[in-house]
Amino acid sequence: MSTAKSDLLHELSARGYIHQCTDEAGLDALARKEIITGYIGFDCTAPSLHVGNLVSIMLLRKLQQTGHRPIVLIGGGTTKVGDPSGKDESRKLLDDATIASNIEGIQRVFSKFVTFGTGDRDAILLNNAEWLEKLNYISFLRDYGRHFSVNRMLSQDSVKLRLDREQNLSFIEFNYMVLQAYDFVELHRREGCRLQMGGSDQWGNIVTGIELGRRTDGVELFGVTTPLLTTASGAKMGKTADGAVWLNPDMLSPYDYWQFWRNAEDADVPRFLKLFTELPLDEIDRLAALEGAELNDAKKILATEATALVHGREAADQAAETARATFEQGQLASELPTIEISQAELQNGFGVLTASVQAGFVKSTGEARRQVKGGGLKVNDVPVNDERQVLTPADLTADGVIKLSLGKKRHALIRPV
Ligand SMILES: Nc1ncnc2c1ncn2[C@@H]1O[C@H](COP(=O)(O)OP(=O)(O)OP(=O)(O)O)[C@@H](O)[C@H]1O
Ligand SMILES: N[C@@H](Cc1ccc(O)cc1)C(=O)O
Repeated sequence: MSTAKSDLLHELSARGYIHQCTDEAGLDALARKEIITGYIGFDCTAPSLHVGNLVSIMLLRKLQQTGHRPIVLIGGGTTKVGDPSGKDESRKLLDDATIASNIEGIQRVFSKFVTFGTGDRDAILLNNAEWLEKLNYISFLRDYGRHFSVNRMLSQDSVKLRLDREQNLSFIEFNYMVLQAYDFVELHRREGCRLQMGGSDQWGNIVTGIELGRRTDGVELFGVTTPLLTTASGAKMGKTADGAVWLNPDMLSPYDYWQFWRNAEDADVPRFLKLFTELPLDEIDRLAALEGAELNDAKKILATEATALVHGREAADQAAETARATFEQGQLASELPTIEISQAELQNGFGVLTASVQAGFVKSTGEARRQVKGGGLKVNDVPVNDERQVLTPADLTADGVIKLSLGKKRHALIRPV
């Protein structure tokens, strides 16, 4: 939105964060008048958030950087219900212990992006279990349920798509949007929260909350959604053939995280630089104009800047250096993922298929076998052409390790201990 006057909307639109906004002019005016408290909810369906969620996390950061106050809402209550938005099938219901441990894992990442505290613009973290678990069914239906029109609920994408495709939507899932709508009203009452943001699949839930606020409390609330990012080839961002690109280092090493960005498709580089780094826009324009081999430099900058935000500058520089040493000098950098096996296993011959499963290249030996057939697996840079090949002490390099690679970009070291 080129006409934006507030820092908030100017920054968000210039960097490509806005997909839809319920009332851009109204939000722009509010942002110029006061400190806006805005929230994003994150359900705890996995032990870590992933790169797809990063667009939303960056939004909270931008909100704070432009002088406003972010609320990170952990969906301890809503996770028990399961959001049908954008999902073809019901989520598996998680038990309390899994939710508690997922909350543990998810919370950690936010302090890298926003500053928490008690000041006017400091972020706070809340968990909706605090109020949702206390709701009384009958009084909730009477006080809030009466404001929801089932006719309208049926027209929301999250519901409609399932009905149109004749896929089951359980009653518990049908309630999800009611609870998320209530969260918005509750956060307005508790914290003066006027803005909810989220991925574009959250639009229906956000608008439902805005309507509920107007009906119950006569307040004007706002909503902003981000584009749901797909890569240039159409895949939902954050997923790879091997699974999600996790933000927690215990689930994906900073080196592999760096590699994910380094392997971005050419057409994605300008957009990713705007969304996932904090380089100035004119610098990004310069990088985006690079072509051919020079574009690889832009990808390395993207990888290092994006990794620095999540894992810190030191880990990012180290990942960049490891990649340089591995790819540009052919050295075996000690930072590559390393699998330790016993001396005895190596003496007896350690199967290459098992090694590639343990290295995390593939999920099963069957998949490893297919990679061998396709010529993708290498030992010390030499393609493996027999699936029965075993690693022995004769394969150890001068560094005392064996280098196992899948394709050009995935490497691991096997070290006998
Ligand atoms: N690629 C993406 N681009 C932008 N936002 C995303 C992306 N992936 C996920 N999100 C946001 O993160 C929120 C939570 O992610 P959600 O659990 O729906 O995705 P997910 O973990 O990728 O799940 P699934 O793979 O089961 O669809 C989503 O509602 C969405 O707003
Ligand atoms: N429904 C959101 C999470 C969420 C939970 C509670 C809220 O109040 C807002 C958002 C998601 O699936 O990603």
